[in-house]
Amino acid sequence: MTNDAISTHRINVFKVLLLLNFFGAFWFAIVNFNRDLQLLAWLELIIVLITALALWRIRKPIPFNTYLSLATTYVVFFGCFLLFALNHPGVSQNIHIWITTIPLMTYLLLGSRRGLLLTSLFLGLVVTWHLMHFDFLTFWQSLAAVANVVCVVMAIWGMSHAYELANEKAQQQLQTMATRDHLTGLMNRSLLNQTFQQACEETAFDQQIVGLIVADIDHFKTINDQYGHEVGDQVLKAFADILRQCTNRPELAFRLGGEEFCLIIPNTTCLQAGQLAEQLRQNLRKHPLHQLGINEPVTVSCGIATSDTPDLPFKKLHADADRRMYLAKAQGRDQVMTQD
Ligand SMILES: Nc1nc2c(ncn2[C@@H]2O[C@H](COP(=O)(O)OP(=O)(O)OP(=O)(O)O)[C@@H](O)[C@H]2O)c(=O)[nH]1
Repeated sequence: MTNDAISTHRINVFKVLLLLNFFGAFWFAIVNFNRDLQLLAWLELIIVLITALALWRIRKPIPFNTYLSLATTYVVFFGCFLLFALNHPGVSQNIHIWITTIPLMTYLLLGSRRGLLLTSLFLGLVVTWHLMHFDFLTFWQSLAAVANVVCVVMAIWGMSHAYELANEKAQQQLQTMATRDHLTGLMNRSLLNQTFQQACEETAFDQQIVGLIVADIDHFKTINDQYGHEVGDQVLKAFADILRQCTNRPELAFRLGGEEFCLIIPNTTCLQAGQLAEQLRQNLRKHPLHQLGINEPVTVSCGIATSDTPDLPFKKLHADADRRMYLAKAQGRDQVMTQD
């Protein structure tokens, strides 16, 4: 699951909020023109315009970072407008109701971290503003109203925080389940193409090449048949550990399925990719599997392909590496094949 997918529900909330904001600000602009609060009314008309522009901008899917910038700007603008309105003479005390929307808005639109930060900031400013204009008599007369607003704000803040934390944790778990192989903990093939494109972009920037190793454990069926599937699983886990140890970028190591794995190597050379595959092969050979009851070495066959152009489709590179891996099998297994 990508950031874009995670933010889809936030974008939907944002759309609803902008729509309400569009009509609400328009309505308040008319009301405030009638009450001769000219400055406030003009500001509200500007909000109508900005809201319309934002709605137009998000009519099509947008990248996560663009959404984040738009929503943060919106929340900051809303908070500043609220502070301005609080300070504006002639504005009804009912404006305080809007303070209750700040935690809900910041958390629903921006998640727990930004929500906490911006809610603390704006509520801190609102409290400071009230302390600066503190009048004991008014405070005492409106004690019940103050207590209601404070309690409602704190309740909404607390619930928003707890809900967002749980929601983000659940999203994270879903993302892990969708992208990881549950047995080995390596990435599964769902993000293979996307990860490869990112590696290509990094590599193109450094003007180097990107490599791909496809590795398939030899005679794995025999291991299963001879020692049982549980031992087979342990062998798969052991090879996944070897893959992780051979790279400082574990997010680039994948289990493609069964006993087939692959490793994307950005910023490499043909020689380095070959050496890395050779290291994988030797490490598996040397790996102490006797505690699993396996006394002969387990081996792996590797095929390598490299691409010096960022436009090379992943399908082609994968097919090249796969073909070479099968060539390594055909030539006796337990070897690395860098060419056809
Ligand atoms: N233990 C275990 N076995 C699996 C898993 N996934 C696939 N397999 C088994 O892996 C075996 C793959 O066998 P083959 O495709 O014939 O390959 P091989 O025996 O390694 O032969 P070569 O690749 O030609 O060397 C099959 O017996 C599958 O049942 C798994 O998650 N755990």
